[in-house]
Amino acid sequence: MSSPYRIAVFASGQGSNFQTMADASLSGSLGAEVVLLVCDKSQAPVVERARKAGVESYVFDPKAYARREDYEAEIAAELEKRNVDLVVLAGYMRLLTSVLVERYAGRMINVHPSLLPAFPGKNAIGQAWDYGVKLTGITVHFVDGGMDSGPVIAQQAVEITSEDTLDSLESKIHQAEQQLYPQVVSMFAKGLVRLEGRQVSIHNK
Ligand SMILES: Nc1nc2c(c(=O)[nH]1)N[C@@H](CN(C=O)c1ccc(C(=O)N[C@@H](CCC(=O)O)C(=O)O)cc1)CN2
Ligand SMILES: NCC(=O)N[C@@H]1O[C@H](COP(=O)([O-])[O-])[C@@H](O)[C@H]1O
Repeated sequence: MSSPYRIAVFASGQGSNFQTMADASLSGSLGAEVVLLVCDKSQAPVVERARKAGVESYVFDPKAYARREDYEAEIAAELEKRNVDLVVLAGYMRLLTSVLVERYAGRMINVHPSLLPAFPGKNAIGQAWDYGVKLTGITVHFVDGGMDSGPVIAQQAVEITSEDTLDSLESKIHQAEQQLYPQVVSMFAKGLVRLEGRQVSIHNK
């Protein structure tokens, strides 16, 4: 019996994507174990979600460090300790440096609430709303040294209709994330994702 595929989730906020991963892990549908939550905000609701889910948290204060690289070195040690196979960013609102990006090249993914390369960075949903696009969506991508610039793994479109408000759009985006992101993690756990240059392919076995 092979040991379960081990993932660490990085989050900074509400934690709805973390919750989805933890629930899917518990039900067995994820095919992976969430072994650690990494969070940069001690009061973030995601920390309480992890406690209730029985998932260990590593919470740190970026202001306590002179450089990003310093806290990332400590995070890297925590990940190594737990033999993490995949780093899953889910609303983690800090730019990662080469300390973690290079160490987890090809094993670090992020979900972004737009159809990249449109609307990178923060407040992507608000950017799409303000621009007035009729179609937006979500992107799951590999994390590289740039901001939201890594190879695209999967995308899902979300239509903006005349009945929508910013709130209803945010809700549709979050629903799409909670459906797609665990599916992508499950594909990694099964070894189905291949990366060649910027081309990502999903294989059946
Ligand atoms: N090297 C990378 N790091 C991160 C990526 C990435 O693609 N490459 N994705 C982001 C997630 N993200 C949007 O998807 C994002 C995260 C953080 C920021 C940002 O400007 N953060 C500020 C601090 C903001 C704060 O204090 O709340 C910063 O890091 O100085 C924009 C977009 C995760 N990291
Ligand atoms: N630029 C990164 C970014 O905007 N990420 C977004 O933060 C939200 C986190 O929600 P959650 O804390 O409820 O999972 C998610 O919508 C995710 O796409």
